[in-house]
Amino acid sequence: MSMNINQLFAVIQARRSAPPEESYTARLTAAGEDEILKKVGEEAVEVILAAKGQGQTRLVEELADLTYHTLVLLAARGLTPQDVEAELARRHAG
Ligand SMILES: N=c1c2ncn([C@@H]3O[C@H](COP(=O)(O)OP(=O)(O)OP(=O)(O)O)[C@@H](O)[C@H]3O)c2ncn1[C@@H]1O[C@H](COP(=O)(O)O)[C@@H](O)[C@H]1O
Repeated sequence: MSMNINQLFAVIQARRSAPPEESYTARLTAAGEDEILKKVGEEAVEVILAAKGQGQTRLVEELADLTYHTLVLLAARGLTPQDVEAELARRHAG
């Protein structure tokens, strides 16, 4: 089964309003933006720790955690992955 960033973002959007006991995304969204930011910070630190000696598999796992939490933050702010893509395109053109 494949899952790219846009597909995951669509699932996150759909799960934001699900019952919190059934969905981590709904639980984190209900906890508020500060909790989301806390998770982004924790996962960023875990990426660094993984890169500094825990191996490629662990690094990929932690990057996936960070990616997921970054997408939850985008959704909470009313943004989308396309907003980030547009900024990357602007830089590339510039
Ligand atoms: N990709 C992810 C994903 N990555 C990480 N996580 C969750 O992020 C949390 C990571 O935090 P920790 O490692 O600190 O573990 P924790 O102690 O359980 O976390 P906290 O209670 O402290 O927040 C774990 O609970 C993971 O399950 C994710 N939760 C959901 N998804 C995907 O999001 C979609 C919607 O999922 P639900 O919202 O659960 O339906 C599905 O496609 C899921 O596969």
